[in-house]
Amino acid sequence: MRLHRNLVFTVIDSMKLIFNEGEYADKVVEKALKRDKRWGARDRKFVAETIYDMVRWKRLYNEIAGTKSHYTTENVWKNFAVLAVLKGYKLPDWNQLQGVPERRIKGKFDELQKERVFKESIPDWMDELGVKELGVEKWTKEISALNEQAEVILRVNTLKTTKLALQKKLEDEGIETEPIRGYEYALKLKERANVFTTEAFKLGFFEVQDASSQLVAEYLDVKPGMKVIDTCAGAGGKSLHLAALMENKGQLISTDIYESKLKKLKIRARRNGVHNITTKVIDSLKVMKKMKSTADRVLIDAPCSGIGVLKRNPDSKWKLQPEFVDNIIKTQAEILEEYSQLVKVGGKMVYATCSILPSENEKQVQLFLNSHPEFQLEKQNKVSAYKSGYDGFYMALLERIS
Ligand SMILES: C[S@@+](CC[C@H](N)C(=O)[O-])C[C@H]1O[C@@H](n2cnc3c(N)ncnc32)[C@H](O)[C@@H]1O
Repeated sequence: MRLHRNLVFTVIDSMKLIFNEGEYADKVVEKALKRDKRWGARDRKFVAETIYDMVRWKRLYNEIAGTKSHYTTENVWKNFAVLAVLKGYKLPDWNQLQGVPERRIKGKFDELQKERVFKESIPDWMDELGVKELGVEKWTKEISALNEQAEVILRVNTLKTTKLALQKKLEDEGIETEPIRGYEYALKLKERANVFTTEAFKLGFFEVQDASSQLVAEYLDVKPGMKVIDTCAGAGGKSLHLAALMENKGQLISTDIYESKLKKLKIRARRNGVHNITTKVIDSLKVMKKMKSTADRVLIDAPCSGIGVLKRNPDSKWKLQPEFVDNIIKTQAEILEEYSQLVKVGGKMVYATCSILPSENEKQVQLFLNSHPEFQLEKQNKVSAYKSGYDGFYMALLERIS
């Protein structure tokens, strides 16, 4: 493949935004793709995938290029040269790519395959944590799967359309999709495309949501007419799905500690044709206290390390800190303790994370159950990234029995 100057320069500039300005990779990709309206599907694919790969393989490329963590323009180019050689791109005659040591790069790459921290391009602390939590064999498989490119998955909004009708509509707009067995509401894009500019999106026919994440709302076993509280609703990915499963009937209360996220939720709810959501910012203890023992269903989509979604957010490998993981585990326990009180007797609760670490998942739930005999575990699903091919997730369904 021939490298195009404006595409590569977009990638180089994007790396500086991610590593020097601390911007999120997915937002930077979004911005980068808007840079030139004339780019076709292949150009867009190159830009998005190359930015993600440069972030994902940062440690490996640093080691091969000898750039360590210094992210100067010169070093970004050196890392790009490593990527270009490893992907077999024909190196153009540009100043920045003069004298690239192709054979040395390939040799060093082979040599580093023996060490997991380089092979999988992860910080030492994360590797140690993964091994401690999952054991070497499982962790090795998980981290390898989490380094693959994430596919674009849509969730059909059944309040407005059907899966078949959406597929047809997108096809008319030049986007080919296919269903995924075992995921009732999911369509997978055959090729990366900007779905947000489609008429189908503007009409609220779908949301972009990973296949594993789509399992969470279904797990809560909601019915039309119920009172449901989505406690950590954020911008509402799961709330919108819950509303669709409730067929817009009943009461869905979406809460979060950030008003800005709930504002986004409201905009999305309008586009989705959702009418049964009310949002509440948790700005005092009173907000939740008032709803104690009133809910048929409670979703706790807890804040977590996000280790299960590294595919989608490869920059987390470099931004996440071990202390954050320790602290978030404490927060999860507090959240479980507090929000479980919203469930009425006979009601149910789902505790979910986008992590694959037992400390955030089954161990967290077990600790909760040890001190809460009024709850019992109905089922749990530990969604492995390598077995599912999608994000790593965890969900547990608990019933309040007394
Ligand atoms: C995993 S994200 C939620 C994603 C969201 N449910 C979705 O499907 O798009 C976790 C959310 O918990 C929120 N959060 C963090 N601490 C919280 C707390 N103490 N109470 C309620 N929400 C909290 C965060 O702001 C974040 O939006």
